[in-house]
Amino acid sequence: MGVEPRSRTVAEHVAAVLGLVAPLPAAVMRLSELVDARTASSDIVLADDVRALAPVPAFDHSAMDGYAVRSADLPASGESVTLRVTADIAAAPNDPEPLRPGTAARIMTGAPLPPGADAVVPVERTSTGRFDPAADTRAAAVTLTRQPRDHIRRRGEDIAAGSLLARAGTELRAPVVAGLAAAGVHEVGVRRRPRVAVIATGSELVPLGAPTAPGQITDSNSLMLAAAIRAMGADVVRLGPVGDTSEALTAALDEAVRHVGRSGDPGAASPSTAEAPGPENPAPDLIVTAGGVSAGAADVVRGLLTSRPEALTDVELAAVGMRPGRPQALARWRGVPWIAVPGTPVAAYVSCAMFVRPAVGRLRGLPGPGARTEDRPVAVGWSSPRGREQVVPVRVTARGIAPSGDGHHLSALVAADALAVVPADVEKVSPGDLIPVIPL
Ligand SMILES: Nc1nc2c(c(=O)[nH]1)N[C@H]1C(S)=C(S)[C@@H](COP(=O)(O)OP(=O)(O)OC[C@H]3O[C@@H](n4cnc5c(N)ncnc54)[C@H](O)[C@@H]3O)O[C@H]1N2
Ligand code: MOO
Repeated sequence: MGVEPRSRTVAEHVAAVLGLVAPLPAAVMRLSELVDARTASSDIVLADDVRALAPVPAFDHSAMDGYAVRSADLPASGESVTLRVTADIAAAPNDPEPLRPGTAARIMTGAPLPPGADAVVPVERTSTGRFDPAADTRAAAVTLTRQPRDHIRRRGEDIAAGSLLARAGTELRAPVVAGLAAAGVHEVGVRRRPRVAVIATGSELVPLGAPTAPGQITDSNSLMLAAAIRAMGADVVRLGPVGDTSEALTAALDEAVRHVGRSGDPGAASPSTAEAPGPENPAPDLIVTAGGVSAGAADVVRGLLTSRPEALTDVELAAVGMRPGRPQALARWRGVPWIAVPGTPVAAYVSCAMFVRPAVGRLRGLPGPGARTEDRPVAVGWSSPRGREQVVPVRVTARGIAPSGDGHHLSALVAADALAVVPADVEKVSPGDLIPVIPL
């Protein structure tokens, strides 16, 4: 598009972002390696639907420590009966003999049910009272009564072999890992963590810890964005801050493309292991820059995007109907998708939540674009600009949401639990209104 930014809605810009990125290629990995890697397995996303290879439970077993019986031996009237105890079945490698009529078998929780048994009577409901691990309390006979429940867990009652266990796009969270392992799934097709390069721009910026001369400030955006993007399940490398010249920005973009992360193990990639470029060290999947996108004389990102160097394709300058975060841009640098967000810290964060998150989600192969919102009642109202979606840092309390400070101040963001997203046609947010929020 041309040099003038194109006005568009938040949804239109999200759609453009999603058009810029595609899901990463999938690789088959061992579940144990994914879990034992240094990074959270929940950052890894299943690339395919996964079906159970084995049933859960694997065999009919007892849900209680007690006695396995044939219920036909127990009077339906509820009277007690005394049975001979003929076996002792532990939760251990075991292939129990069939239970003969008129007998009972001591059985422990998780132990296979002997053929013929169709109920387990918990030990505390029998004449034994309890099994004492310290003393041999094995009785030759036990007196017990019919119970309302059979206390048996049947083969496949939890997860049937062949059943759909998890859909493509599922994050490998702890319960999913357990389900896969229990159902005999050792290897899964997964997408690795995306690699994202974050570059802060601005001649006024110095890295954290460096002394500031008059007119200089510490770069906080690259740290904020790196933390936010890593929490989305990506690996992040920070570069810069870079000064407001096309040469400096070009050099940083080229460095980002050459020098980010490692490929291969989706669980192991780490920015601390960034190595020399090469086949083991390919380009990032996404570049995010902050700053320099508005109308200033030195707005370096906008300058570079409008000067159209050869490395640049698919340039889109946008004026998004959102406050904060109106000036935005998208492009590819040497083919790598590039999201440029404004430099004002609250605008940078809001842009990250609204536009970088869907991009990272799509790279990871997550279903459904955009941030997950939930409606919350408003406790303390505020006003909103007409014609622009307003994104407001809010505290979430039992009474509802309330602004956590001046929406342009970083301190409001620091104190926020969520971002409220006020629709463009709303001018006044009043107590009791329901407003969608993105939890932080
Ligand atoms: N004439 C106009 N001026 C501005 C417009 C406009 O439409 N016309 N838009 C305003 C809006 S809205 C925003 S948002 C900002 C965005 O500007 P940039 O993306 O060009 O950001 P910068 O100018 O580089 O910085 C803005 C502000 O944020 C501070 N900053 C920048 N980077 C960092 C960082 N890494 N860490 C901490 N703080 C940072 C910077 O010092 C500035 O104070 O433009 C308005 N102007
Ligand atoms: O849109 Mo700017 O991003 O208001 O702060």
